[in-house]
Amino acid sequence: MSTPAPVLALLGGTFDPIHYGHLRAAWEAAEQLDAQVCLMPANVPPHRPQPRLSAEQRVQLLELALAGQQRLALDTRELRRDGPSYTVDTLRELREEIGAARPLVLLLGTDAFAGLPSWSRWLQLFELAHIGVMTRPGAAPALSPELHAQFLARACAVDGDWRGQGAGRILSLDITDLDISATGIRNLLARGQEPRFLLPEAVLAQIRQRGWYR
Ligand SMILES: Nc1ncnc2c1ncn2[C@@H]1O[C@H](COP(=O)(O)OP(=O)(O)OP(=O)(O)O)[C@@H](O)[C@H]1O
Ligand SMILES: O=C(O)c1ccc[n+]([C@@H]2O[C@H](COP(=O)([O-])O)[C@@H](O)[C@H]2O)c1
Repeated sequence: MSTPAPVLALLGGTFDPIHYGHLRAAWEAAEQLDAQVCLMPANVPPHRPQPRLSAEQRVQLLELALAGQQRLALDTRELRRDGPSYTVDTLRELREEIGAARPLVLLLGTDAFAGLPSWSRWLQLFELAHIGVMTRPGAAPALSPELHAQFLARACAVDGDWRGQGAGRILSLDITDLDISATGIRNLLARGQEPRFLLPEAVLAQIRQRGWYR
């Protein structure tokens, strides 16, 4: 029997800036799924005010945060496209590279998952990837009836049989609660306070040296 292709997982985000909530969630997802996880910054994030830092600045911070380990990688493919970074376009491009069979998991926090029906061509996402829903502190937002129906039809245990398929299942991932958000970090910096221990020291040092988010 041939060895199954390794699982690839993607955590897309604005990462304005990257923080320990992202990093720990990505790490635990990598362990639970036995996957390589790529952090993928959006160039022009759809559905939200545009980031304070440019894509290049956010990538600099991601590189500092990811230094010294191999399991979490950086995927900058969305920075090569102009216009809104629609995830469905990104997954289609990635599928052309990796083929239809390799299990691909799109990781989303519970907040992002609840917003899925507002995403561009959202039902096509299930043809392109599994969705890994990561717990995030705070009340879990209610799911719309259409998303709830998809959840019921597609839910699969993490130790279930999803690895035999490239896409289409919804996996629930229990992640250590870290109540950290990029908004909270930006607010602290804007008030002249230090968001120490909420993000890697090298990331904070770079933000302070450049005077970002003041
Ligand atoms: N603390 C956290 N725990 C689990 N998942 C998280 C956490 N922070 C962010 N995520 C998830 O990471 C992805 C990217 O998040 P994003 O870059 O928007 O960070 P954020 O902290 O939510 O930013 P902002 O406060 O600017 O909205 C989303 O799917 C989000 O749900
Ligand atoms: O494709 C879409 O329509 C879409 C709408 C909203 C968000 N996304 C993606 O979801 C990821 C998390 O977004 P955000 O805004 O929470 O940082 C990021 O990769 C975005 O590009 C994608």
